[in-house]
Amino acid sequence: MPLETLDDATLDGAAVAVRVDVNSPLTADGALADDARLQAHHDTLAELTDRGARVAVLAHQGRPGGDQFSQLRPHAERFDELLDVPVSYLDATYNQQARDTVEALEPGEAVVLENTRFYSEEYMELDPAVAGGTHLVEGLVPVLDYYVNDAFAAAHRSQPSLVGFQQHLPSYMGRVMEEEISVLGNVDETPRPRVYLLGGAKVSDSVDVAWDVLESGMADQVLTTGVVGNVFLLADGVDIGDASSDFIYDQGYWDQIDRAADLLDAHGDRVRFPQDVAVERDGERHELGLNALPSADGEAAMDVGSETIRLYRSVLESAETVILNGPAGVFEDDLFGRGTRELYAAASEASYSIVGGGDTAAAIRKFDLTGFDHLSTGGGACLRMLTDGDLPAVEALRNAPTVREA
Ligand SMILES: Nc1ncnc2c1ncn2[C@@H]1O[C@H](COP(=O)(O)OP(=O)(O)O)[C@@H](O)[C@H]1O
Ligand SMILES: O=C(OP(=O)(O)O)[C@H](O)COP(=O)(O)O
Repeated sequence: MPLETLDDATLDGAAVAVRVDVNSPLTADGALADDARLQAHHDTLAELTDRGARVAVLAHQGRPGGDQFSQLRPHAERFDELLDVPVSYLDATYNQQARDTVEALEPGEAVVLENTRFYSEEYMELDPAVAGGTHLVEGLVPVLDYYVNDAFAAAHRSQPSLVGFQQHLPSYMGRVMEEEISVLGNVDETPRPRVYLLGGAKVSDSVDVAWDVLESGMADQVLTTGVVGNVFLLADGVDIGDASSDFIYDQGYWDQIDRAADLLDAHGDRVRFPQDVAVERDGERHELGLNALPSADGEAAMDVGSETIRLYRSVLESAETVILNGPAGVFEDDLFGRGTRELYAAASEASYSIVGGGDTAAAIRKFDLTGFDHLSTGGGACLRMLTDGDLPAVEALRNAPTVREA
């Protein structure tokens, strides 16, 4: 089934649940530290309200037990500022009060319901049919006409608010979802040479992508940085020192070293790893070549060094397409922002560039970089889309009933 967009929906007066991804960094006192993901959904929400829908916004924030796990009041207040229509907040998600609130919405009004992950079923990966029978979904479906999924950044999760409503309601992609699918689903049509710059800390996802794009021939070169680069150094037999190795072990990525070594055996001519790294010594940035590792003082490798930046820049400068995910170093620390800043700047010069990842986008904002063609709202979802294709939430949209069937 083709995916339906908002162009296919008759919205006037309809009660619509729209799942967005506004999972954002919070300050210590619980305020939004960054509203980029809320801004990204502006056009979808504005279109729904402009076209007379009665809008119930569903979203999560953080993970149960984590320090970013919180109510959605700050998100609702920010949406109220961003949109021209009133946006209220309700600290309930699917009970009678939530149903009454949705039923009482006037055309063009919106309410942000409470964090979906306050309910235990929502934090489970469920088969879509099972997700369709959860309390959250069954509680809200009676007061809804349609479901819209705009939460691309969470579309790799098979959780009730992402895959369950499509079991019951005619369902549509929101504008963020539509744009992401159209760009990331057509990477194979972008010009060559095509270079993947993979860094950051989601090592297994990045190694998956590297394997996939090298085996399929999608990538002409893969450049590794960040923790991913450190794993490839270990895979090549470089002793990067206990601090960096322990970090990889503690994050549960030890098994990725063998996968990276196998990748170097199979496709070593198209994979690069750092030739030098930056550590902190006496409060300053200090660079070490591979022959100086492990560092006698045991410092962790926190960024790529100048020689790596020079080598990678020359590859990026000859690329037509660059696909970039994950910072090259601990860019949050001013000592270690250089690799990220300089490599991203080189990537932005390519004829076509695609960027994914929340921290990656934060680095781009921090360094005031422009010129990228597509800034994905997703991190894990973007990486998954670049390898597996369809995501669970998108697959569920494809299988949703049409207006006539519902
Ligand atoms: N060498 C490194 N050592 C430790 N952490 C690193 C290193 N390089 C990058 N990082 C960290 O990786 C994190 C971002 O990784 P990731 O979550 O994969 O990115 P994204 O959110 O863009 O997908 C940042 O917090 C950054 O500090
Ligand atoms: O921020 C998100 O993903 P990301 O960190 O991969 O960009 C999404 O909101 C998904 O959140 P989750 O990884 O807690 O399911």
